[in-house]
Amino acid sequence: MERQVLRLRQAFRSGRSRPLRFRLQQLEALRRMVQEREKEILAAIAADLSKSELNAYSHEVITILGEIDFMLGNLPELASARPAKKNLLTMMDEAYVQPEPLGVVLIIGAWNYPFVLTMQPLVGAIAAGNAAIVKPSELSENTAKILAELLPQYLDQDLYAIVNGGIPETTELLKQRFDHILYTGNTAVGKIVMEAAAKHLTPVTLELGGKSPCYIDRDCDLDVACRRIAWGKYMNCGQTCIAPDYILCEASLQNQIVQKIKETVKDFYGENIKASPDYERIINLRHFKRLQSLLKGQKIAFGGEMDEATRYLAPTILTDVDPNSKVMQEEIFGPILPIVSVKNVDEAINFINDREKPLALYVFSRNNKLIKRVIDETSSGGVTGNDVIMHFTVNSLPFGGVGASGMGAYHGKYSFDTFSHQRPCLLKGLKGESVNKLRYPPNSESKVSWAKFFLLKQFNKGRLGMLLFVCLVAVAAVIVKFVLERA
Ligand SMILES: NC(=O)c1ccc[n+]([C@@H]2O[C@H](COP(=O)([O-])OP(=O)(O)OC[C@H]3O[C@@H](n4cnc5c(N)ncnc54)[C@H](O)[C@@H]3O)[C@@H](O)[C@H]2O)c1
Ligand SMILES: CCCCCCC=O
Repeated sequence: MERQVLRLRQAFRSGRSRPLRFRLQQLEALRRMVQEREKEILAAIAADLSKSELNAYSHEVITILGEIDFMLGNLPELASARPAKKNLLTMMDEAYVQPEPLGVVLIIGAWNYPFVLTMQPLVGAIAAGNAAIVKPSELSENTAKILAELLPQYLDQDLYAIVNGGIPETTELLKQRFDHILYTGNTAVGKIVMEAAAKHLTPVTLELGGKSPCYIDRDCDLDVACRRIAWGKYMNCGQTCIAPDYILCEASLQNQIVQKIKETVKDFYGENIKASPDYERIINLRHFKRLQSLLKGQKIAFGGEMDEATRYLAPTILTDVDPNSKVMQEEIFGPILPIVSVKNVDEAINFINDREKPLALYVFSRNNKLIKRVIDETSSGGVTGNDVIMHFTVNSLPFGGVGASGMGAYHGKYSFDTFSHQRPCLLKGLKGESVNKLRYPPNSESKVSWAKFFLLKQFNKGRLGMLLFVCLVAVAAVIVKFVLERA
């Protein structure tokens, strides 16, 4: 592991990953990989998640192609230096912010969207000019294997590497020194990653999970709301970090919601859900049993059927759920949708604020003011009003958590920023010492008042006087510069 990181670090030090042309060429190569090897990639995702290849394409591949296109189109601007505002003391100098790559970064992915959660950060890492090690989840082993096979065929092998393995390999990897770690997965492991990173003072982006609430207001088109919620809850069999975890609504809406979601499920997956190519399975037996245990003692208003042999768990709705029950204590990450009654929006807001800050928050209402109020009075990683999941798909929005749901963000420009250092650069000439005397010892009252004027724009002769003085200084500075340059 140590040698592998060293190899990447040496390649990074060579400066090869920095030129814009190289980054664009690597991103184009990645796009070629996705396009030319689409069938193998789709087959791997499909095998890992019991998913149709059509769904594998629309849940994962399309996102990566969109992200690469965004970077190819915007990288020249993102990577270029941005001029910075100057003060009176530096008005003759050059001040700019130059994004620079961080170095060797580590990307640790989760199994539930194994292609997106490794390749989307990689696009950002390449775009920002870094070397990168990608550690896919061992639970999505087919995707992990295909990535290890394909990436070296398309990308620079000394700069980008895949490391496969489970806890022992990741533990070993985390002992190495990286310049940034982007980890996606559960909160408990997030803490392990952060602790390991702290030993090297490595900054982290933690893309974690949590219980994402979904409030449905009385003043709402319930048909539309329930269709959208059912889509976001049951896609990938509920194994989506930003799936609506539970519904909050007034008790009187509960039965209508159950009925409408039930109808939607029939529209989406047919009478025989098990036979639908659009309905996935639970990733493994451990998670299947965990979900099974969440149903104990609950009122199942819809669904609940399961088959351990195939890890099938039907789209399920629980009603009159006690907020203290187990299903309300942990992220569900499966196709179980509890409904918890609240009296009104105030109670919903309190309910949300009494718990850890969620990764996503959803509010359905015809009343935009109410939606804005819920946003203003709560906190979450992201929000979609009158829909679910969709904020993830807009790459001009940063994607990430807050509090227990994570730290940092990525997607589009935000990925570039996450994997860059915004380096402030001030380039001065060697002339102008007469002005610089102001900051050299010995200090004096008069130097301090000049400094106040130059830096704080504080001048004690009124506004007009100050304006006049600024103009005079500017003219004087131009003259001094002209004279000094000709001297
Ligand atoms: N915020 C997001 O973008 C996002 C996306 C997907 C999933 N998630 C969250 O992730 C969770 C599901 O993922 P998971 O954690 O089951 O995925 P997982 O089991 O695939 O683990 C994630 C990664 O952590 C590594 N890992 C596991 N145990 C480790 C250990 N002890 N030390 C070091 N590394 C270790 C794994 O090898 C894997 O690469 C859910 O909470 C979900 O909400 C968040
Ligand atoms: C439509 C793709 C959603 C991906 C969400 C990633 C988190 O699990």
